[in-house]
Amino acid sequence: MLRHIARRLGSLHGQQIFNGLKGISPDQLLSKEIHRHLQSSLETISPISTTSLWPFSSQPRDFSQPNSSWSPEMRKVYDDYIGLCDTDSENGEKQKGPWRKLPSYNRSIKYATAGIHLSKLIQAKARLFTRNVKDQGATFEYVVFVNKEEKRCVCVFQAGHLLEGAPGHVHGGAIATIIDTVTGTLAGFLSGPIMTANLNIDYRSPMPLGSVVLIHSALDRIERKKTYITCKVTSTDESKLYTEATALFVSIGVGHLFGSRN
Ligand SMILES: CCCCCCCCCCCCCCCC(=O)SCCNC(=O)CCNC(=O)[C@H](O)C(C)(C)COP(=O)(O)OP(=O)(O)OC[C@H]1O[C@@H](n2cnc3c(N)ncnc32)[C@H](O)[C@@H]1OP(=O)(O)O
Repeated sequence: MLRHIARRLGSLHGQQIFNGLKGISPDQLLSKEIHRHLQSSLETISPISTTSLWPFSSQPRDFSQPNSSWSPEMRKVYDDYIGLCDTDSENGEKQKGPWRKLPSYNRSIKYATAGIHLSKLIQAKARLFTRNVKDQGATFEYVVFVNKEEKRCVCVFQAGHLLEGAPGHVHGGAIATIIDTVTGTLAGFLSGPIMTANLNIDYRSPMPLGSVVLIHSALDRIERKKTYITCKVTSTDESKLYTEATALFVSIGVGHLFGSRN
């Protein structure tokens, strides 16, 4: 079974992994392959198109594209940031912008890394927590823009009606989730595979359901395996502060997800 998967992974990447299997255990092989997937995804975070060996279509959906549940305010801020991303000029040349929109899938291993076989092997039913409700606008509507030069990102977040905590307001756990996601995305973008080690949150003002807010995350510092991120959640005009947070992410080897301490 593992050899079969290895052979398919090899052909997915145009490499004869299977031929080079002698002397390498399947565990080592998968670990190397997973590592490569994670590294490349976190460096580029872009969909990788490969020839699917699966007979059914598995076209990834980028959940961070505008949809009909987005309020005019959400759409306006999105458009403003898109205007700061790379654009095609009239003569067909690419003009570099300081910001880049990151895509967002509901199956990160499968779509962000093209790990179609790994995603089946690890957990076929797994879905990203923030992207697992089909009803558009009901939970987390968000899009992340990253500024590599300035080592920071901004997430435009619209909080849906299923995220209620205090009546009419967003649940603190939902706010923690989106902060973890955004700060984790930035840490992963800058440092490669990471896990959250510590998240400190100060809730400064209640956030009404349906609000559109900005989640500003910035690199504080990197010390050895530790990436420290700061975060502020504000209204879109930045006049109101909802939440502040700091987060620590620790770089992991891929074996960490399979119980290894290395
Ligand atoms: C996958 C494909 C992606 C594709 C694209 C995806 C796009 C979609 C993006 C979504 C983004 C979501 C982001 C959510 C990310 C999670 O929510 S992860 C889930 C929640 N986190 C966990 O479950 C982590 C559980 N904890 C652990 O696994 C381990 O404790 C940790 C955190 C990895 C640390 O491992 P460790 O072996 O203890 O680390 P160790 O090497 O001993 O320590 C390293 C350093 O960190 C320090 N440290 C460790 N823990 C702590 C702590 N809690 N406090 C302070 N310092 C600490 C140590 O003291 C040490 O410091 P120095 O000695 O270097 O000064």
